[in-house]
Amino acid sequence: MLVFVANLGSTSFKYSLFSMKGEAPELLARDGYERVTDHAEVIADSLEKLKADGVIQSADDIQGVGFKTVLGGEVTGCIAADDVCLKALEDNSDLAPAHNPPYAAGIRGFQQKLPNATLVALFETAFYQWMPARRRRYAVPEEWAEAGVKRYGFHGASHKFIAERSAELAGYDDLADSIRSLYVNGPSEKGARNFRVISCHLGGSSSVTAMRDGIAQGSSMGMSPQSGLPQNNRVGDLDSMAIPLATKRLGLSMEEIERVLTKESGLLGLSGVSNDIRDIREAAEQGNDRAQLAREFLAGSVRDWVGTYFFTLGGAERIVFTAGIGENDAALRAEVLTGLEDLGIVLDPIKNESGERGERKISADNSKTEVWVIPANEEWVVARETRRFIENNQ
Ligand SMILES: Nc1ncnc2c1ncn2[C@@H]1O[C@H](COP(=O)(O)OP(=O)(O)O)[C@@H](O)[C@H]1O
Ligand SMILES: CC(=O)OP(=O)(O)O
Ligand SMILES: [Mg+2]
Repeated sequence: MLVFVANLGSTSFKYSLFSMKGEAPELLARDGYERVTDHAEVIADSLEKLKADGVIQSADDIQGVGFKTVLGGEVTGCIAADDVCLKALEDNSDLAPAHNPPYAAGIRGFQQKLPNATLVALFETAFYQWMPARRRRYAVPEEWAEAGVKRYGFHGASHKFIAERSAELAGYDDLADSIRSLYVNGPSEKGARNFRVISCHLGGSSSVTAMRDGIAQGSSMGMSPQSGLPQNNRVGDLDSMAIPLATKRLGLSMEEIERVLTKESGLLGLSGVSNDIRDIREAAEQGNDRAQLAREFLAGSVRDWVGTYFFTLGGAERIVFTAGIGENDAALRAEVLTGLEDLGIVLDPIKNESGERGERKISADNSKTEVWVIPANEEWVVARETRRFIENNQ
């Protein structure tokens, strides 16, 4: 069985093709596009490239397509990417405008291009269904919560992979197995050992998640991927009274406010330079104060969330950095974790800055909490659930 996984990020399109013959997915091809504005174009291009490279003879070789869908409200879990799924995505598009419309368009595109394939959606929110009840709430009246004003949490596939992989790297095979089967069996006592991981997914969208034995205990993202850390061009956390203020003092309409908060804020709004941390870093190095502030804001916010979750969990065995910024920006990682020796968190500056790629430990040998960089592998999680869905629905 060949499974294509479509990861339509807020700034990127990444895809992987897996052969699902054995227990573990075998990666046949993996590629991506950065700074994407037209997702339909790059999807079509990716299929052509797989043919040109001889990985597939025809698009019909692909039996399953897995989507890492983002916000469906109460529609979550691993489901058919069908009309119900499309409606849930479209009903929530105003809450996730950078994510839901490209996924809806992507699913429709694949429905046409690959009419014989089974399309499957694994919602990012699925991972958070076992979060403690209070962490799934805001302090709003019940009617608001019922209308959807609640904390869902996002980047579930990425953080789940970090939990699985961290357990494997620690040699806790039973625990890794339980986490891999989480969407089938739910939380399990098998392999339980109070293994605490704080995962920092820092990319076009960024979030920090606290996990105990692979079960999410909290997410910096809440009702929408608009919350928590500053995002590439989205605001992150904001005092709710800023919205009435913007209408009254700035004379903005709700439409204008939505545009500013979803397209002109975050790292772009802070820096005035770019939504990409590489450009911001370059500007900061040339003395641009706003760019410097944007970097400090991101690093400081990650540090705040890591600190919160260190207390929530009562310590941590692992702190992990992943995704575009987390994997590549050593200076930012150092800023997040500097001066924490008293808490038993000690980065090794040489390992941190080595420029090495791939999975690596970057803490000093005397660090009580191990710090790792683990490349994001959301596609792997989506591929496995897609196969399971197809096998269970044959
Ligand atoms: N080599 C790099 N060095 C520093 N930052 C990088 C590098 N590559 C990518 N990034 C950052 O990561 C972001 C993309 O992260 P990614 O996780 O791929 O995003 P998405 O949210 O689109 O899935 C870019 O916008 C950029 O800020
Ligand atoms: C929330 C989410 O999945 O974000 P992104 O794809 O932009 O990383
Ligand atoms: Mg992403």
